[in-house]
Amino acid sequence: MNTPLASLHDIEIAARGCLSSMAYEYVSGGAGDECTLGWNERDWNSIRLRQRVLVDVAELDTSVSLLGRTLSHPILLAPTAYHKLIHADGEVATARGASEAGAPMIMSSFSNSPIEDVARATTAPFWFQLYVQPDREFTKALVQRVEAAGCEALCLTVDTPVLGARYRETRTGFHLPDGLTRANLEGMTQVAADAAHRPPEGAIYSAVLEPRLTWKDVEWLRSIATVPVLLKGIMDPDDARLAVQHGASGVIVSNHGARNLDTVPSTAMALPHVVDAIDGRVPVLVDGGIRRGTDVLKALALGASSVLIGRPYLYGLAVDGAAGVSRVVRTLRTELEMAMALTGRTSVSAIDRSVLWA
Ligand SMILES: Cc1cc2nc3c(=O)[nH]c(=O)nc-3n(C[C@H](O)[C@H](O)[C@H](O)COP(=O)(O)O)c2cc1C
Ligand SMILES: CCCCC(=O)C(=O)O
Repeated sequence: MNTPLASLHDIEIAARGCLSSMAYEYVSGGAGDECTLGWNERDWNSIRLRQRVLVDVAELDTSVSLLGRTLSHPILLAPTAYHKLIHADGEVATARGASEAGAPMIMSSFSNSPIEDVARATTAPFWFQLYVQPDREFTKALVQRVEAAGCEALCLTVDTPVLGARYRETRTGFHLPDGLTRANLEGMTQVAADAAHRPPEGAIYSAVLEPRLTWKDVEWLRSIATVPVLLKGIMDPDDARLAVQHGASGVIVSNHGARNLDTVPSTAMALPHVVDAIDGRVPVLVDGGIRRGTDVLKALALGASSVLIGRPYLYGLAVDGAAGVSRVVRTLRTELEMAMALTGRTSVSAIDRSVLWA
């Protein structure tokens, strides 16, 4: 890289020049008028921090424990689809970058590389994001397959019975280019792995999303899975309580990167409400708009156990493959260390709501 890419924003700007307009609009876009897309970043910024001084911060510890594992820092890669749109090596490059930076990767159901190839490329723990398919027997076989590949947890995406109104995708005619498939869906009997990403105009149901998914399916999934099941896409405190009642091992506060229902609150706004409803019973993770180490600190202060990033690492992947992914995570981690030192917190367990300006 010739130009120094200091912050995640620099990498985002550089990525634009590396991606086709179809890929760039797909990654960067949100739903509707993109109100929530703006709020997701803005609301982290608008939370003020308390600067504290004269604390010995010569030793800092960013490690966290999550589902029985100790992680060197609390930054995970959120599941995102179709990495071969971004880089020729697709999810395999992402997995290498994630491993280099010690970040668990959550692999999307809709990856272009099969789970086994990704598993081989990674030395960090990896999880699998599940889009339950209308064909439940296929879904069950997929769960068994990803468990056999070594996945340590399942994130059941619960916020996407249908896609939202993503007009940037419509305007650029978003489609899976020839040769790219959803590699993990190969062999499904009812639907092809290269089925259209969006339904035809005027229709809302997709061949690869399940609009009939309900709380009963959470119990079904728990009954067939041998690894913990987390629910991704919880924004409402009532849903958070139901998640615990239905045996979820964790919840991810997420509005799907503002790609589904526009004008829902930012995740920064929803997080403390969900944390209060969960009341320490299971870990709460959060994603959406996290672009700075200070954002990570604020999420931890509001009660998140860890955070996920989506678009930023895709931009890193676009700019410099695996090295770009790991650079994004390392930059965020370094910024988190700076923020911890400057607020006088030497470990993640010392980060609580008192870090925030009331
Ligand atoms: C290009 C793209 C593809 C995504 N694909 C998936 C997916 O396959 N499954 C899923 O559960 N979430 C998906 N998401 C949502 C992310 O997991 C995550 O919730 C979101 O990107 C976090 O917000 P951020 O991009 O502002 O960090 C996708 C997001 C983007 C940007
Ligand atoms: C059909 C869903 C595609 C992946 C996804 O979740 C997204 O683009 O946000």
